[in-house]
Amino acid sequence: MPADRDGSPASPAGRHPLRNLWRLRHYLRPYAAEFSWLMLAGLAATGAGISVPLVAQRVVDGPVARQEPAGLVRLAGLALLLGLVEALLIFVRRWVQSSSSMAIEAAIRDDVYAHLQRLAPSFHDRWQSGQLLSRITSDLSVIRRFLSFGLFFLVLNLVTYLVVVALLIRLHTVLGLVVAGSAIPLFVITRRFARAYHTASRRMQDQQGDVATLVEETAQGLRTMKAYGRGPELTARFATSARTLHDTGVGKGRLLARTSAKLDLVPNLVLGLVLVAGAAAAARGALSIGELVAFISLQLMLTWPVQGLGWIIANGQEAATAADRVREVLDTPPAILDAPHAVTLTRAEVTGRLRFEGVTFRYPGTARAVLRGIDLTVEPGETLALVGATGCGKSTLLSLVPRLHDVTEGRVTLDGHDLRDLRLSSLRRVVGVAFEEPTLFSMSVWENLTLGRPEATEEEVRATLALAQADFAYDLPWGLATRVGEQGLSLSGGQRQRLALARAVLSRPALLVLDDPLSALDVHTEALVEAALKRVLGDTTALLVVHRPSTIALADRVALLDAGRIVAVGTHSELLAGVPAYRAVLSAEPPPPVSAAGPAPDGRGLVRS
Ligand SMILES: Nc1ncnc2c1ncn2[C@@H]1O[C@H](COP(=O)(O)OP(=O)(O)OP(=O)(O)O)[C@@H](O)[C@H]1O
Repeated sequence: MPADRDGSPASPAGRHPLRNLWRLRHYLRPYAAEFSWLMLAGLAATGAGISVPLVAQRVVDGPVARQEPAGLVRLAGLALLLGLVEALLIFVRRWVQSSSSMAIEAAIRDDVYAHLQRLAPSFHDRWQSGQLLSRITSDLSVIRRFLSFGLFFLVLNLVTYLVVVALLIRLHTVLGLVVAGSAIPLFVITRRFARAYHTASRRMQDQQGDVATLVEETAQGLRTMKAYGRGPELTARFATSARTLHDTGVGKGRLLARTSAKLDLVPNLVLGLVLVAGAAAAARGALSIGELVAFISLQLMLTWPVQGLGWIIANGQEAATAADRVREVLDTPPAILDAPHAVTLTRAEVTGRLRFEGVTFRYPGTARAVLRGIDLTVEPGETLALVGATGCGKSTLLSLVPRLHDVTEGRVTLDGHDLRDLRLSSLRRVVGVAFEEPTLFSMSVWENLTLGRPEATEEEVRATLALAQADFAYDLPWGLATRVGEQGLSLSGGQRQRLALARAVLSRPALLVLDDPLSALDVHTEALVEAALKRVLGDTTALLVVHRPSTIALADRVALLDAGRIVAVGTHSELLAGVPAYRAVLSAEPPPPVSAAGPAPDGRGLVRS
């Protein structure tokens, strides 16, 4: 089921189980010619294989019955040739098969990854990373296996079955119809199996995602886990999940085993019946010995198509559930998109006037508004600090500027343009952001720094690193080429923060949005970064979340946020002098009650609650 807009994982709906697999068919299109050749090679090999019993019939009824060694050699040679052709065609098919199915898997994976990037943070908040990981790895492998083997053998085995049954009916109508009739129990068995296996596959693939999530969480939170000595509990939790996955896997395996046994039984029972009835017919002269040999040989050729049916259906059902899971991601429409009329804003034309007009924001799926009726203006070149108690909505307010979320009500404008009317790419080019939790990617320091501006020169990078007091990067083992581990964990919190700050500044934004950018720095480094940052902030509009009084000195004005509302705006000294709630937030004083119904700030002058 398609998820809500950037919503949570959807459960499988009661639609046709193969629908989502069928919807992936366009990935096959570029390889249609290759697949046709494959199918032709497969059918030709099967044709060669089917011809061998018919040659055997001629051998038995002809040269063997008449005792003509010369004819025997000719027909034996033909049978050998058919065997060789079959082997060659099987080799050709397998050779071609692997490359196209790998290419299809890679194409789907690229699309899922690109789509994940388009989805808003709210999508990623709701989905467990392990569930995404398992979709993009194991589910796609399952689909590949079906495309390269399951689908192919489904068609090939079906054609083999129909052709062989037709030949059997031609050889002996009654016995041929008995064999054809065995399709009825086979149909009933496979239908029941397909339903049960579909459910079990979905359960198992979801559980694989849960296990992947646990592993990922453990790897990320290893230090916290060790520090709290929670290893045994986590191990127990993991063991429970792994056990559940194991049990589901065993259940699935047993279901397949039971079905395979039934699928084995049906053709063997029919074979026994045919042997007895065929021998009787041969004794009566209604069937020649050669025809009986050909009949039995052809019937034996049905053993694999019937036995393989269980495996093919299992493979198909796994692929169908994998397709459901992949489509759940692909069908989630990105919540934040370019409007059709969106305009591009260049860095040069931005003056940097940022306005929040009656902004209310509610996180998707929640009832409570985190921001309510925000009216605030940041003038071009001005630095505005946002101050407020923890959890009051500061980071949320900042996230509206690069449109990580869209407002629920009201609007945010840049130079008078509603942000939703700007091209996302151009908006994000003019806005530089450093989050509270600085994320560094597992790439080199240089690549991390130039993420927002790949064309930056060495000189610019050097100057920015100096500004952010991040020259330590040159002392890393390979300087700026040093790969800074997953999430930059090989660096200290303060080092990561300085690199993230340098990255935000390097993109030369018209609007700088910094979420508590100096929180992890020691007092000495903080003073140095502040001094340098002051120069940068001189010609950029900036919105900063700050907690420490010393950092507030960077700001021209301060806005006090309380429970999602702006309750006062003014200079630091004005607020200190006139707003007790502001003093309380910056000191250890208990906060005085702030009336939510107080006068609405105009976003410019001092407003008291
Ligand atoms: N993705 C989310 N989904 C739902 N609620 C959220 C989400 N992120 C934050 N919140 C809630 O929104 C409120 C404001 O969070 P926010 O991070 O903006 O506060 P903050 O003022 O920046 O806090 P801090 O100073 O501790 O960083 C909190 O109550 C938080 O629980």
